[in-house]
Amino acid sequence: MTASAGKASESGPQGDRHSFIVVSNRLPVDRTIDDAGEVVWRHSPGGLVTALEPVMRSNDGAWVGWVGQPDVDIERFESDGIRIVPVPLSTEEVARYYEGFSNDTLWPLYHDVIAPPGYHREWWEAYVRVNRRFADAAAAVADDGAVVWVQDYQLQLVPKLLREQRPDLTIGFFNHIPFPPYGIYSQLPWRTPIIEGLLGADVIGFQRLADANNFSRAVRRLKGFTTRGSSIDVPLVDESPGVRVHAPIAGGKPTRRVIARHFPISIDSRGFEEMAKRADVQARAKQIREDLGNPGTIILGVDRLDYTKGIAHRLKAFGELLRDGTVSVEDVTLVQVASPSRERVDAYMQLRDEVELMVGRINGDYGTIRHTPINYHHASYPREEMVALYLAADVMLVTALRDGMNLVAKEYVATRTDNDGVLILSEFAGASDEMKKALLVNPHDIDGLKATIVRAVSMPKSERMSRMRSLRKRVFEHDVARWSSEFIDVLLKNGHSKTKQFETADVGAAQDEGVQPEGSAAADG
Ligand SMILES: O=P(O)(O)OC[C@H]1O[C@H](O[C@H]2O[C@H](CO)[C@@H](O)[C@H](O)[C@H]2O)[C@H](O)[C@@H](O)[C@@H]1O
Ligand SMILES: O=c1ccn([C@@H]2O[C@H](COP(=O)(O)OP(=O)(O)O)[C@@H](O)[C@H]2O)c(=O)[nH]1
Repeated sequence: MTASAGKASESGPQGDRHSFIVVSNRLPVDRTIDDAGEVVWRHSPGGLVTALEPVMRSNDGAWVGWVGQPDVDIERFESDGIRIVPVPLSTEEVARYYEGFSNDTLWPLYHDVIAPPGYHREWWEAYVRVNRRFADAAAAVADDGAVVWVQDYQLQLVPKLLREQRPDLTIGFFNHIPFPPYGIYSQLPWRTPIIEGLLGADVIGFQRLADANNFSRAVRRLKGFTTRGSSIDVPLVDESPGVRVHAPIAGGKPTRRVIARHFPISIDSRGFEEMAKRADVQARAKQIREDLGNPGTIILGVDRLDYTKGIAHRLKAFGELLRDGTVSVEDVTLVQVASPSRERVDAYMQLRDEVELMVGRINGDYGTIRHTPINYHHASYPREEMVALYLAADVMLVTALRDGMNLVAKEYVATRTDNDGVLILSEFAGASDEMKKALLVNPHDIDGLKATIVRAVSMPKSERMSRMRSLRKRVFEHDVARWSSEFIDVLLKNGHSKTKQFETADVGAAQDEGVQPEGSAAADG
């Protein structure tokens, strides 16, 4: 099944400029061609789009990004009420900038080098070229003094490139994936221009405190700039009118202050809860259970088919539990959704082979005519189906080896209006900083993972409910509206003095949780 987008037309309002702009590699819709040769717009995969869509809907802004298909040049258009400004990429740029530098250099480097990063100069050159194109596209639609919010590792040069041509803008950047410790980051041949690119922003947001600290340390090591808590003093290269000049922390020449701190991303918790209450979604959840033969326990995994998600680790643990006879195929079923992702990158092709070989072996070894241990889907489902799966699942299994946040963990919790269900959550996912009442696991420890699965399957209802209540409280108090309003609030306070204050619409009251502890600028090693 394929997730389908709402209405998208390839013509729409032209030429207008906006006071709020989001820039990301991915747009909320992907342009694809179906088997009949027709253009079909599909909902884009991944958590970045899930998180930003509600923010865009409550702001009268524009979204600058790539339509997901090479060699097409599309006019601005509107999709489900969101104004879209497409940035074209050629086939070669998709191969070098997106599949190459973004997803075969930066992605593995920023995720603990779980796979070896490739360093190729022609990939870097394409990355620079494409980042410049995104910056130009944003500059062209930004009103005077606009707020521009750049997203993620694919576009780390955009803040600097944008500031150079539009010093009137207030520029934010949010990194959705981890920022690695300096010992790993320093491998990158282009480590300094990337730091300089990011420092073009007024505020640089990260998922976890540790990511922000890793970044500040890289700034000190590579640039020698002074940092204190979440503040970084960046020497002024020009003194354009309106730039907020700060007394530098360590005295000396005037500087711009850049804030680097953590803003853990979240979901539209109410939206997920409302969907979970719908009769058709609940009926679908019941149907899923029945179609699986009403097993005693359904365990669910939902991930892009990505080597960072630890899918093989969870399959290994589950296979061993069946082998040991600790769980039986009659009682427990694992449903695994593995959504297609970056399918032309070698590491992803290899991962698919590895995962599907394991699924086939386990099902062949332990399946019966009536029961299949792993119900596996290489598919991308629409939100209604995701919510029905969450409702059908007794245990949600998140075993990421490294993950910026992991919105799936938060979505599962938001949909559990019955306060039931157990979340097993990797301590290497950003979500584990907040979701302390989950069963936290180290997915590399297969015995520990097996024991945690057994504990989840046999957990008494009273404990399940008390844990779930606490998890739900967190996810409802810290939803995506709060994430965006906190970020934008800090951005407006630190941005260009001429930027108009704009409405964060129906996002909740902004609350600044303050800066990182002083100790975050700890000694460099
Ligand atoms: O655009 P793709 O290459 O198809 O990949 C999909 C997205 O994956 C990543 O998502 C991250 O953002 C989530 C929301 O903040 C976070 O929960 C998750 O841990 C991250 O992996 C990527 O960062 C996005 O840019 C991609 O669009
Ligand atoms: O078949 C699928 C699989 C995933 N998702 C969504 O994709 C996002 C995944 O975000 P997450 O932060 O967990 O990981 P990412 O893929 O961004 O690394 C979540 O909103 C899921 O609901 C979806 O809509 N359909």
